[in-house]
Amino acid sequence: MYAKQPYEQIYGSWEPASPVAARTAAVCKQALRQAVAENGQAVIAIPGGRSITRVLEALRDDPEVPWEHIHIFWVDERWVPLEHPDSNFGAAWQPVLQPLVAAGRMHQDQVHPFRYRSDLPDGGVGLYQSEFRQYAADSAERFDLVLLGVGEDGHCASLFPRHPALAETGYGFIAVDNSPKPPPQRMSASRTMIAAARCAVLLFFGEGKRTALERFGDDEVPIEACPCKIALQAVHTVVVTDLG
Ligand SMILES: O=C(O)[C@H](O)[C@@H](O)[C@H](O)[C@H](O)COP(=O)(O)O
Repeated sequence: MYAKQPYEQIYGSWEPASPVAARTAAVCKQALRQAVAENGQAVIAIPGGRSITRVLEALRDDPEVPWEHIHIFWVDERWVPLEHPDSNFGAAWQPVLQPLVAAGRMHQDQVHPFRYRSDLPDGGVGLYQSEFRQYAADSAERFDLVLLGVGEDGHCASLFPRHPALAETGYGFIAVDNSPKPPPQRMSASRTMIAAARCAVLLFFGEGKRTALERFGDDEVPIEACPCKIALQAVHTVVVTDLG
């Protein structure tokens, strides 16, 4: 059984350098620094969507983030080429990761996109798992920090309410078919992989996420109906929201 701990909630209107942005950056830095102190590196997993960009931009602009020791993986990705406009990689690469690489704050080898392989039955998910193992070996093969944008329906990563992918309890990256959010084919970290994270940060920004936030905080709602509750099993869970 997982030792469930209360989660920290960071509340406020998000503006660059606002208190909520500063506290969120501080939480992320603490998780990353702790991993670097213990393992010499930190493994962070990020999703797609709009919410994540503001957090990544805050971390990009923070001189105290140890980017030189961070390996970045994707907690979920759409089965599209890296240069496709729907790519979760592209959404983070252009505004955040490319500038960090260009500034010499991290090396391109530290960025680990999921590469969709149309020639492989699993789309390349197995290869991604192998790549992750190689870099996460020193940190018990788990995410030191996972950032999760939450959808209106309570999904996180590509784990959607009452979707068969939620029943895949093996540890690792999985293929997801028939995603209700387009595109239909994706890869995602499994629920056990997200649950094992040392620190999980959930983002609920905007009125459209109010129901999801309420359901997240409702003990009566099961994970199957609100998958972002998986993050409650992480060692440290943090909710960031502008919803009062
Ligand atoms: O590929 C994706 O679509 C994402 O990884 C997805 O899980 C996203 O993070 C949430 O839907 C939140 O999206 P927003 O931040 O845009 O609300």
